[in-house]
Amino acid sequence: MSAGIRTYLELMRYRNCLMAGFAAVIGTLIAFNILTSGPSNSNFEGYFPFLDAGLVFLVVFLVSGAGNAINDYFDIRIDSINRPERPIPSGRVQAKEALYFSYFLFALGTLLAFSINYVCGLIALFNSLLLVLYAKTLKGTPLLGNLSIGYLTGSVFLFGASIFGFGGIKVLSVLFLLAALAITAREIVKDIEDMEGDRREGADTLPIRIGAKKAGNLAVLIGLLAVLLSPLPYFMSILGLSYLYLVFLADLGFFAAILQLLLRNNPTKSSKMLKIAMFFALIAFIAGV
Ligand SMILES: CC(C)=CCC/C(C)=C/CC/C(C)=C/CC/C(C)=C/COC[C@H](O)COP(=O)(O)O
Ligand SMILES: CC(C)=CCC/C(C)=C/CC/C(C)=C/CC/C(C)=C/COP(=O)(O)OP(=O)(O)O
Ligand SMILES: [Mg+2]
Repeated sequence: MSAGIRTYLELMRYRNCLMAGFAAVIGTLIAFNILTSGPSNSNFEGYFPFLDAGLVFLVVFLVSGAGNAINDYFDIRIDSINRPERPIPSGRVQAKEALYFSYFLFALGTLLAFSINYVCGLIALFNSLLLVLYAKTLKGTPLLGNLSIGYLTGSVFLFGASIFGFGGIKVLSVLFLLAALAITAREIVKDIEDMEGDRREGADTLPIRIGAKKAGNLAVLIGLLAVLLSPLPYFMSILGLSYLYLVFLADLGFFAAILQLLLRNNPTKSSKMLKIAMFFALIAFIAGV
């Protein structure tokens, strides 16, 4: 792979984009399973829509990549303190190149989403605008910025289900809620991790506003709520028993991350552990189909 392509994939943070894309397809799979099974009054029949599922993956990959690239464009000064190795502060990508690249990815992703159906198109358009707004202003609005990323990441499940219109979205709203809570908690932990550079740049984040301790306690509360609600998809008959067993492992990971924050005061490790726990939760979602 040429160094250029590798650098642009790094700018997109392609691993996160892959995870988000797969999560969206899991959303498609779960919605398909529910809408095609059950009593004779099921309102959707047919084969799994492989082509649309592929497009769902691609759109989420592209829009997530665009969101990360534009985020790095606006964060160049802060990242030169907090993350100097990233493509823009390290000088491997020009800031303007990153900006035009993100516009291109947003446009391509949104056009492809409209080619699936108008519900997908509208979600992709709204999310793209929100990602630009986040990078420009919302990031500097304590809690609202964190909640925006919680919504955006949770929405990948709704997006995957929206292949089947609004019916699919309703079915998957509980997965949206779990992911949105878990991601919001992690975003607060990431803000605690970044406090030093953020403070030097005069950024206004939740831990800077109310202190690391209180922000950490709020992250713990939101994370615990996600864990507490995690059996819901089983009890709502959205996912099977295998989900319940496996999500228990993910929940243990969430607990370990919480302890890392509360007892060891280590937000960096806690944020990494939260990401691993989320990966396990995604596996639990697949296993439960
Ligand atoms: C309790 C329970 C069952 C929770 C559900 C957790 C779950 C399945 C969450 C979904 C995770 C998901 C779809 C992740 C996609 C990857 C992604 C885009 C994450 C958001 O990242 C934003 C972040 O600021 C980037 O962080 P970093 O990688 O540290 O730079
Ligand atoms: C459903 C569709 C079509 C799209 C969803 C797209 C997704 C998953 C968006 C959520 C995740 C994402 C890609 C966010 C981008 C912005 C962001 C928070 C990047 C992380 O940047 P950092 O620089 O690590 O953190 P800051 O928030 O402090 O800048
Ligand atoms: Mg940033």
